[in-house]
Amino acid sequence: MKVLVASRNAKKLEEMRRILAEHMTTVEVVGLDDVTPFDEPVEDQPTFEGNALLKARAGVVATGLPTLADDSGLCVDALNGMPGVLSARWSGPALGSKDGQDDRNNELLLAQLNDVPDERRTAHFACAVALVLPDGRELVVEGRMDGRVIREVRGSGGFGYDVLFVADDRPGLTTAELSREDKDAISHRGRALREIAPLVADLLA
Ligand SMILES: O=P(O)(O)OP(=O)(O)OP(=O)(O)OC[C@H]1O[C@@H](n2cnc3c(O)ncnc32)[C@H](O)[C@@H]1O
Ligand SMILES: [Mg+2]
Repeated sequence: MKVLVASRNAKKLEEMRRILAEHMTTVEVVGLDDVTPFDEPVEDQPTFEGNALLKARAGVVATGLPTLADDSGLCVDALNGMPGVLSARWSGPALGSKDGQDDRNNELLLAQLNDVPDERRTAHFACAVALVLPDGRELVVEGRMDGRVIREVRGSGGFGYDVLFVADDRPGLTTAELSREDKDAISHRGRALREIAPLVADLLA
């Protein structure tokens, strides 16, 4: 049985494929590049769950395949939970490369937190993963990773805000300095996908 994973973020998709491959051996994952292009929804919902459902429903309507979608972001306590659902486009709409946008987002976040002392730089990554089936059944699971935002970028792994985030579970290293496997072991996305993978396999069996 095939499942569409509806993400346009190549590095996120790579994480999703890797974690799913380990925990869902009976299901074949296909990406948006493997299906006929379709109009993808504007991510305008106030919650990660709402946006994950939008993306997964659009995948089912366009392809007829069971579809998984991830909506995620960094929630910074000193910014009242922002960037949150606006994480991907925090510094403005997408222009040029995804890496360029990540750099601009990180630069803006650092400037906004410049006067915030170390003890108040707490944050968490949040992730909602939605599964929508062609018969209309829907399921959403969530995961989170607690940590803090440091004062300068460090590391070259991961994507997005990983270069600025130190997880409480791995003090001293940014999540961009962890091995892939180690980030997956503690990440918001790893937690959510490990919870949903056996349910996907069961529902499609
Ligand atoms: O919507 P899709 O196509 O899946 O790709 P996207 O990058 O737009 O994904 P989101 O809308 O879910 O936005 C998530 C943003 O939150 C940030 N983010 C989420 N998970 C992250 C992680 O594991 N490490 C670093 N940044 C992350 C990063 O800036 C992402 O672009
Ligand atoms: Mg998006």
